Amino acid sequence: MSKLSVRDLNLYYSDFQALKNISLNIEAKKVTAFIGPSGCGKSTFLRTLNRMNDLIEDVHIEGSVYLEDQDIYKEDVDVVALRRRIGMVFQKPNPFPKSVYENVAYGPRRYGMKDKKELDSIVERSLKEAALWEEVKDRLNKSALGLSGGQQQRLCIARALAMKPEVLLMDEPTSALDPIATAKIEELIMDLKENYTIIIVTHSMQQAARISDNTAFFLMGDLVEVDKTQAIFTTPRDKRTEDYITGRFG
Ligand SMILES: Nc1ncnc2c1ncn2[C@@H]1O[C@H](COP(=O)(O)OP(=O)(O)OP(=O)(O)O)[C@@H](O)[C@H]1O
Repeated sequence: MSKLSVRDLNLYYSDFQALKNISLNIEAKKVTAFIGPSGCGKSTFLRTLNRMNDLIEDVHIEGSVYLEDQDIYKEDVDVVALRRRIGMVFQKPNPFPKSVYENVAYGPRRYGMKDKKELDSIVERSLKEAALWEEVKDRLNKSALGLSGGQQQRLCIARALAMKPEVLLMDEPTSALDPIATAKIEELIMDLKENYTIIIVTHSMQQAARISDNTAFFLMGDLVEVDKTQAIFTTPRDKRTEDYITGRFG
């Protein structure tokens, strides 16, 4: 089943076309990886999926993106509600300069949750889901900035999960982390797909091969090929995909 369906999407930064006629379905409760050389439009495309590009000046978008049966670019769409359903985790861990607890409680609080017991339980559930609870349960009131980089990134994932999203967009979530912290996040992503649809932009083909079910290969604003990850890495249909995965360019 498709969680997201993109049809004939074009995106322009002023008069530069960064995405060209993209059509693609994202399978529910799977991990989809976006790969491709620097500047091919992976992050731009990721941001179109929860309308983060709305925040950038001079962006013009054509085409449609459906979250199940709702066109997210229709005028009457509540963008704040949309971003609760489609959460995002960024390249560099970006916790707020607040306590571990307050980082996770921030979103629910902002949307009106006041009940302390309820907040405690959301914080615990989210930290457990992000595989961080055991490491921080005794320091919930300490600053999040004292955590290691990998812990900070899992905290950012917990912060996103606290909003009970359906989809998680991850833009190179491990590129600032060491191999051990990276392995933990990769394991976490594979666990999370039981309940969430996950899309990850990655520069690492090994990472895409390890953790994703489906892979989409982008090149200069085009979606060249999308398929099961195994097919992309063993029997790509397009010569350009083959050249990229065998390291002939990029
Ligand atoms: N805010 C912006 N204004 C103008 N052009 C932009 C903007 N953001 C990205 N671009 C351009 O759009 C193209 C796609 O960029 P994007 O960051 O989406 O690529 P990417 O594949 O994610 O690259 P990387 O892997 O290096 O992060 C690039 O040519 C980039 O210079």
